[in-house]
Amino acid sequence: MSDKLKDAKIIFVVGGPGSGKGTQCEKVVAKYGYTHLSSGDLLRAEVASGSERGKQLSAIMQKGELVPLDTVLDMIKDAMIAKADVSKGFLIDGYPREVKQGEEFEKKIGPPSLLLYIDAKAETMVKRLMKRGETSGRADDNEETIKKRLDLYYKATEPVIAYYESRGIVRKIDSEASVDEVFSHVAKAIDALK
Ligand SMILES: Nc1ccn([C@@H]2O[C@H](COP(=O)(O)OP(=O)(O)OP(=O)(O)O)[C@@H](O)[C@H]2O)c(=O)n1
Ligand SMILES: Nc1nc2c(ncn2[C@@H]2O[C@H](COP(=O)(O)OP(=O)(O)O)[C@@H](O)[C@H]2O)c(=O)[nH]1
Ligand SMILES: [Mg+2]
Repeated sequence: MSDKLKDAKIIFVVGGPGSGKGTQCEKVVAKYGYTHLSSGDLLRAEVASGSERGKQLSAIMQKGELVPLDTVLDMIKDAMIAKADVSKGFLIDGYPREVKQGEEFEKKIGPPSLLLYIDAKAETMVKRLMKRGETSGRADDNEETIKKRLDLYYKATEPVIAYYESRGIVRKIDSEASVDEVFSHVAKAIDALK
């Protein structure tokens, strides 16, 4: 476990693609001053840098597959260490994507105190992503890749929720309502932490 991060408050934000994780995280940042780290955004920044590693990542993301665990975890850890002295807490958005990612995170960084499970129907997620794709410029917001991301979510990521449920830290948030309505439930879950 990392020394600098040993007392960090950690919240995992897990949910399908397009469920509204990023939207809710922004609102948490505004209200609570937590640090938002989206693993997808970290990866996209690497792609945008044009580095050799970015090129490899880009090909994997375009297919809707998972990039190697160590790559994502190292990026998250570096970003956390950079903010450790000033951060009130960390929102880890879009990670863990599979149980193994959660286990490795805990070995290298530490345990989460809460897992926010942002839940929306597959139909809703597809609709939101297709809409987002009109303006996001994301290479993976297209029908074919969305389908693969959804399949992988149900296969690999849903088991993550069951894994942490047994530890009693999962709060399931229904993300079908309006953004503000959803946030009222997110805020309740975070308030209960203190
Ligand atoms: N821990 C992670 C996070 C992301 N990715 C890769 O980055 C892509 C985009 O991730 P992310 O932005 O988190 O996408 P989604 O959750 O699918 O969508 P959203 O931005 O809508 O949350 C994933 O499909 C995957 O290829 C990954 O491999 N491992
Ligand atoms: N109607 C509705 N739309 C939402 C809600 N949350 C997010 N969206 C929209 O759904 C899309 C995906 O949201 P985003 O936060 O990027 O989801 P993520 O993929 O889980 O990070 C965005 O275009 C949002 O505007 C919500 O609670 N209600
Ligand atoms: Mg997102």
